[in-house]
Amino acid sequence: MDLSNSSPVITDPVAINQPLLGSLPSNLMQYSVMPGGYPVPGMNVSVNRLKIGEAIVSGLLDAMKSSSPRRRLNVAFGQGNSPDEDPAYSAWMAKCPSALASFKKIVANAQGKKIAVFLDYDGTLSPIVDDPDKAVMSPVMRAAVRNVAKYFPTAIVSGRSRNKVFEFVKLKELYYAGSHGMDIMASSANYEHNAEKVTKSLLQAVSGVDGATVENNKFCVSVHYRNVAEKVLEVRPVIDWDKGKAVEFLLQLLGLNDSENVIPIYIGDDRTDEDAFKVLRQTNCGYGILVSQVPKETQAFYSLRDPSEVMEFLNFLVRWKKHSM
Ligand SMILES: O=P(O)(O)OC[C@H]1O[C@H](O[C@H]2O[C@H](CO)[C@@H](O)[C@H](O)[C@H]2O)[C@H](O)[C@@H](O)[C@@H]1O
Repeated sequence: MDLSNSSPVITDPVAINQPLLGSLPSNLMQYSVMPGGYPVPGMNVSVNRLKIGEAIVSGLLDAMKSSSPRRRLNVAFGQGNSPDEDPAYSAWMAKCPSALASFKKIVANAQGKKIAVFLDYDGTLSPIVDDPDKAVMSPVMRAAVRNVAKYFPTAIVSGRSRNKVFEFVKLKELYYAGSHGMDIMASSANYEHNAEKVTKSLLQAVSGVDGATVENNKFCVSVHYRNVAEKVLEVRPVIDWDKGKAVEFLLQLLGLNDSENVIPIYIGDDRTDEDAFKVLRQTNCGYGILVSQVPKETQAFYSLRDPSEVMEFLNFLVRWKKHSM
């Protein structure tokens, strides 16, 4: 589903744990369920449409099967071949090296800078399993993410609903962007802290303007210039939205949009994560790390093979940070 033209708006910026950004526009929710149980956009009752629908469903299923990581693993490496023995894999690793093997280089570039960590959920923090409701995160992975969040601002950016991904991760100290980043939440403590920072800098900015006042509304900050002109300035995102935009938004929200001094690291495994990799590559800021066991066209700079390597990388980051403090 291409959501690139969607425009969520702020619906309820006040309540704690409610979306800062709103939900999917209704025109993107027009799905009906085909006989057989597959949801297909715009397909329903007439016979011709049914046949077209079946063809599309079958095409989608073929496409899904052929792009399945499991199938690609078999196709790419054949039986009994390990990835390391495969020339295509070696060529890919030269283009998109292991983030573990390149760890020293990554942290050397991060010296004196602030690292921000962005983590996709499925396939990154939890292994891909058949039943989406069983894609649980292991306790050791949760501990690794908890530790990372002690030292670096850390966000989960998932295609799942924000509530659902929170149910899996269960760490209140993180930031969460659900529905591919269209639904963003941070703990109230984080918001309050950042709202305070924003309030402070806005107060400085308007200090020379007679009649202008700044109001900290906890989740947003208003600049009142009623006594300067007859309005309140309210700024909110107009959204052409994807995970890349979500990362940019979170960096800004956290006051980490200083590309000279901040290194965002985004780890993800699927096509939707490419939007985030692309943003980091295009802004020449930070690193995208693709989780994949097979060669893939990617905008990421580095790769990790699976969630266990992701965990190792997160543990490396924590160890490095502790030693460099
Ligand atoms: O952005 P993500 O956190 O990676 O979420 C993307 C989708 O992940 C889930 O589906 C995938 O993982 C399932 C559990 O391992 C697996 O059964 C499914 O085949 C994968 O596509 C989730 O169910 C989706 O809602 C997310 O959009």
